Amino acid sequence: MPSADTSTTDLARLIISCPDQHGIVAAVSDALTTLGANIITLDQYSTGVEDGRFFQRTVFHLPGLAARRPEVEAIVSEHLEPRFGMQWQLTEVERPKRVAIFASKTDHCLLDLLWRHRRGEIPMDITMVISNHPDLAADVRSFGIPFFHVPVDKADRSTAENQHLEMLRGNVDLIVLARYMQILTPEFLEQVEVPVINIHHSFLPAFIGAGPYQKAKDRGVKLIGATAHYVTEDLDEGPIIEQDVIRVSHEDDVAQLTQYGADVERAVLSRAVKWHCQDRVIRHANTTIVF
Ligand SMILES: Nc1nc2c(c(=O)[nH]1)N[C@@H](CN(C=O)c1ccc(C(=O)N[C@@H](CCC(=O)O)C(=O)O)cc1)CN2
Repeated sequence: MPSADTSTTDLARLIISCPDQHGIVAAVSDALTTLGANIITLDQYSTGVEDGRFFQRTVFHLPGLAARRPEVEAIVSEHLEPRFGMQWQLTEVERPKRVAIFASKTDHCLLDLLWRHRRGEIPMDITMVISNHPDLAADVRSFGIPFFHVPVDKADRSTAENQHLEMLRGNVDLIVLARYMQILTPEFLEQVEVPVINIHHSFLPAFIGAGPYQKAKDRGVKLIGATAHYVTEDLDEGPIIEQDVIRVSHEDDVAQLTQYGADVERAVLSRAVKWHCQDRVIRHANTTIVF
C-alpha cells in the first residue's frame, strides 16, 4: 500500500537513458545518496546486454530540493553524464507540466481531460485550449480555461500555425490533440519544440488517417480501439504510448461504433497524458518505454 503521506514536497524525478553497461544503477543510487536524497521508486529497463540501451526512472526525496537543484544537476552533468554517455532529465513533482489542448468540434476527449484535471486526476496545468472551430468555447470557458479560436485554411496552414507558435512559445511543455482534425506540418512540429500527443480513433496500425470507424465497419472487424501516440510528420505513425480495444459486432452501425469508440478514446488519451505528465514515458526509436 502507498504510504499515507502523499506529499509531493521536495520530490524529484530523474529520467536517464544511456548505452547499457555495468554499474549504472549503483552509480546513480550512490550519487543521490551522497546528496542526502532518499530514493522512493526506481524503475529500469534494458533493450539487451549486447549493445543495448538502458533506461531508468528514479523518484527521490531531497529536503530543500529547489535550492539544491543546481547541486543535483552538477553531479549528474559532471559525473554521470560523461561516465555513461547519459541523456537525462530532472523534473520536480511540484512543478506540473503546462499543457495546451488542441480540439476541433468533437468534445468528448477534450471535456474528459478538463473534467479529470478539475478533479485533480492528472498532474498538469492546462494553459489554454486552441480550436479551429468556435463550437467548444463556452464549454472550455466554463472550466475557467482560456479558449482561442484559430481557423485553419488547408491551402495555407502556416498562417494558423504561426499564430499557434506565438501563443505557445514559452508557455507550454506539452501539446495534446484531443480529436484535433488538422494535420500539423513538419515545420510546426520542428519549431514548437515540445512533445505532441494525439488520440487516434483506431487500434493502430489499423485504419490510419481520417474516418477509421467507417473503415472498421467496411472491414467487419470484431474489435475497435483507440491509440494515443506522439505526433510525428508521418500521420498516425508516431511512437505509441497507450492503446485499448472494445468488442463490437456486425449489428453495430458506424454511429454505434463511434459511440463505443468514444469511451475508449477518452480513457486511452487520459492515461497517456497522465503518464507523460508523470514522466513515465520514454521514447526510444519509434517506440516507448512506459514505467
Ligand atoms: N503531423 C501530424 N498531424 C496530425 C496527426 C499526426 O499523426 N501527425 N494526427 C492527426 C489526428 N488524426 C487522426 O487521429 C487526423 C486528423 C485529420 C486528418 C485529416 O485528413 N484532416 C484533413 C481535414 C479534415 C477536416 O477538416 O475535417 C486535413 O488536415 O486536410 C487525418 C488524421 C492530427 N494531426
